[in-house]
Amino acid sequence: MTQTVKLILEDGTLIEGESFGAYTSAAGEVVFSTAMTGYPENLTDPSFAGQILVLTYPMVGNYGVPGEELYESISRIFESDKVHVAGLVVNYYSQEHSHWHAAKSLGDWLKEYNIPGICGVDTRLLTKKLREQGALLGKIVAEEDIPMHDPNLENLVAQVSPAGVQHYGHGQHKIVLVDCGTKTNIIRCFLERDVELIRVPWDYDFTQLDYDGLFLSNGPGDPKMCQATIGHLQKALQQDKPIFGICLGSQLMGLAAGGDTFKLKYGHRSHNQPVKLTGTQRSYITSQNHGYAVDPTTLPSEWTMLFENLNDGTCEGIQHQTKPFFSTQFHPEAAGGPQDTEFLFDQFLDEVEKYKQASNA
Ligand SMILES: NC(=O)CC[C@H](N)C(=O)O
Repeated sequence: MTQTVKLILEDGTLIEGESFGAYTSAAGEVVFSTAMTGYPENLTDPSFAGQILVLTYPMVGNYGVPGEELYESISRIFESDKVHVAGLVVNYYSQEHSHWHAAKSLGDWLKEYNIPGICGVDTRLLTKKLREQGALLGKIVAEEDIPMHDPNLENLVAQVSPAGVQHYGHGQHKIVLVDCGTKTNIIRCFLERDVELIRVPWDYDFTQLDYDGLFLSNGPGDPKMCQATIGHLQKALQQDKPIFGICLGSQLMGLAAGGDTFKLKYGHRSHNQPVKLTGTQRSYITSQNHGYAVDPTTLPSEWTMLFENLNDGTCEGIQHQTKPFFSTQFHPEAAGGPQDTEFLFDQFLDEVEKYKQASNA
């Protein structure tokens, strides 16, 4: 039996569709992704917390959802241990799925986490609206109407960050990972290299720890909500130990350095965002999921833009002119999306090795 649900936007737009996943109401910020595949990764990316995700690819669900497998006590498959989106909007939801690795349907998976899906929506029209007006608040309404809710007014990072410290791996380089909502592929990328990882909560005072390099993860919401992390990071910027940040981590680095961030009109969410490495003609196709960006004109003079988005010219990463501190607004760990920039993990660990040699000399 099909059940009708509504998608209502803050500008008064009302779209009727069919329910799949949980038959329940949910409110959040409505954003779109033009990625053509990768919904198991997207939906479990903690950076989507509080957001109702519109997928522009016209048929969704046909490869189901893979079964869980563990690797070093973290998921081998998913980007965290739960579905983080507040709701899902698609055009055609494929009731049937077929894939060698599928364990369940997308609809059943959403039901497990009580997340509503709405299908039968003209996602092209909806995306045009979001591109013209910018990201809008919205709600999926089943039986019960609920108020609109702006997730960016909350500290979402505090909600998705772990409660305690965890250790992984036995490699040579001791890296502190500040977990503001990390994707597990970042952990996998480190563990495939020569690393011992100390994963700490977003507000943990890591400056007390003994480590060789600092990593700042991705995460949901407005980076300015993470004042505790910014405070600790300011201390780390006084030292010379290498620092690498991805996405929210890049924004936190910019804020700690004294720069500013701003909200993009509708963000970058896809697997084909072109970025150019500053000072070269070299470009990369990258995986992205962000709604905020660093304003490079606000950075102090010892900082420069490392990558630039070739679609809209916005900042896709920053670097310190003399110290081994750099960041990317895009996702070198991909999952999903192209892995062309994964070499940045190697560059970071090269900096860590150089720093260790210099300090032992
Ligand atoms: N993926 C991320 O880390 C996103 C960072 C931040 N929440 C933004 O939307 O810009």
